[in-house]
Amino acid sequence: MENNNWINQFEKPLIIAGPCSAESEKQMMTIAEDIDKDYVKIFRAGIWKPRTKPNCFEGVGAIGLNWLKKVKDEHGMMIATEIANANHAKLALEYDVDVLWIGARSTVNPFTVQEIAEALRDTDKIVLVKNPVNPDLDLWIGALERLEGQGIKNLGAIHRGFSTYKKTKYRNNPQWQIALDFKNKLPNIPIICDPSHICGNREGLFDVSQQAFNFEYNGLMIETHCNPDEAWSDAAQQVTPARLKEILSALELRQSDDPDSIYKAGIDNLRHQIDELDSSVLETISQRMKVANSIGELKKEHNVAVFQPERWKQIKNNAVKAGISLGLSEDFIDKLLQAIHQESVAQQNNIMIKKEEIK
Ligand SMILES: O=C(O)C(=O)C[C@]1(C(=O)O)C=C[C@@H](O)C=C1
Repeated sequence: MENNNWINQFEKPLIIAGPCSAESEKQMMTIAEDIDKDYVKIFRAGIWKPRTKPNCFEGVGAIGLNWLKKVKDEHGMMIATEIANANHAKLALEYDVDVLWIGARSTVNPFTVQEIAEALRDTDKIVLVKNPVNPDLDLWIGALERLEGQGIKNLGAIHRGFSTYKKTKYRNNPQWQIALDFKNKLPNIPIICDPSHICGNREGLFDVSQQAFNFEYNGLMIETHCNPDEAWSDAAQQVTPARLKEILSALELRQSDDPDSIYKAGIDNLRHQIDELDSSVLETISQRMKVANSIGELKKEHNVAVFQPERWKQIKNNAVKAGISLGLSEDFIDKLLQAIHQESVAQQNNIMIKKEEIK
């Protein structure tokens, strides 16, 4: 997917900040005044707010676009808001909003995305797509393809985490691997992290932001309010402009590489070790599969079932104990063993099927 390199007009990293919701002209102007413009280049505010339950504050509506425009005119910042239908898109264009984002609840619906894409046809505004609420990489990429299909070139993505039924320490579980897969598949599309929606609270913002920089994200979008506790939406996750500056100034930016010769020599040596170890891990797994295949032959001769739940439980428990004492996480050992067992069962199953065919 092509990209116009719109991100290059900003110094690294791009910081987008502002209130979850526009509440009043005064609130917007106060926040815009207090935000440190050395860090923050784009001012955000929600005008139309998709809410889970009815009878909640659903945004001030189009009037808020005047306030956003005033921020742009008086503070020289670019402005951003969420659009959730074609009418929002048209209004945002009319008010010269520079950055439009499609929210997670809209990204899940291809009809909505298509409608928005058509309303924005050929725009040179920056259009960002938040990940869908459910962990579906294709849906996320599909939304960007719909926009690209309408001639929109200045595209980007926002990683805001994924919904889970079971409550975790996050409001929306980051599932970093999905965002990394996104980066791998669409390396030209800038990706911004939204730690506010991942965390759902102020306390986790620094760690999640740092993790995003560790993965070389292009920027952050952090909800910022002059009086967070009194905010009309998402009060728990908003920070003051002063706190925002503290967080931003403490973050360490990472670079893709370092030409420094000491770094180069060190990384080459360590990567060589990784290559050797990976090949011995594969060799060991292949030997294990050969043993599993012999077990498969033996089971076939004696008419014994492939899957052995008790033995499998014992193998996993032993591995978890051994792995933890070797400094590996339980979750990792679980996934690794699961994958090995799955392959072993599949290979044994093949052996049984093959012999059936010969008979
Ligand atoms: O012990 C066995 O019976 C095996 O076939 C080995 C193995 C394994 O690969 O771990 C495979 C299938 C069983 O469900 C249990 C364990």
